[in-house]
Amino acid sequence: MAPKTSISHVIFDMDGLLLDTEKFYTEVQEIILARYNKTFDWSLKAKMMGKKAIEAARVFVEETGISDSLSAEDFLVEREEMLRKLFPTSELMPGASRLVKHLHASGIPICVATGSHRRHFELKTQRHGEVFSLMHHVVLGDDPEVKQGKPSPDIFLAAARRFEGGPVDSQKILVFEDAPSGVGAAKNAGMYAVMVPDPRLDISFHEAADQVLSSLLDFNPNDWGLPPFPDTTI
Ligand SMILES: O=P(O)(O)OC[C@H](O)CO
Ligand SMILES: [Mg+2]
Repeated sequence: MAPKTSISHVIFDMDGLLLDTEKFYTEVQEIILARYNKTFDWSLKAKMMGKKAIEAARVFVEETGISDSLSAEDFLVEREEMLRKLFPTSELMPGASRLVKHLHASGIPICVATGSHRRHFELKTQRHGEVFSLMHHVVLGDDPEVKQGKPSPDIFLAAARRFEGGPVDSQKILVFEDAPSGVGAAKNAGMYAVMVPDPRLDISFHEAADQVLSSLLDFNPNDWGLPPFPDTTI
């Protein structure tokens, strides 16, 4: 059950939360692993998602036992060619546009904090300027202030500092995340976390979140002291 609290600022994760891009990583990683007669599963996916590219790459080659044949760096080079073609086709997740537009229209400052680096961010968001232009700022995985990727709190603390009048008190910030590492990062930063996990993710990963939803469409701003959607006002 979610705590009834008063949130003043919101931080959105991007991959798998605002954008349906996690499927691209999964697809490409399945192809690469098949070459080694191995299968990519959701326990490995859970360890990789949300992290910076090189951190996720190290997990991938080490956990699958292929690091002697494929280095993390070479894995990234190989993955890149396929991802570059897929990212421009990225679609918004259900409810993402409605929620972002509602919070922005209600005067709630919002931003994005993604493990994605600049080049990938540009490819993924090129068709979604309408939603991403509403963000006060975007913090990327290759930002100099993000020393370590999620679950380190670095990225969310940097995001809190960059709001107008920042740093914003962590207790007033609500983070939307899909990944275990991202929920961990939000909690390590002292913020509240709403998790919208892929249904294939093991439910043991739900525990750390303050609220778990099947879809952004199910979010009730009232749970967090945020302005209700216009169509739910009496
Ligand atoms: O989930 P994000 O937006 O932090 O992105 C992280 C990686 O790029 C993909 O898992
Ligand atoms: Mg994510």
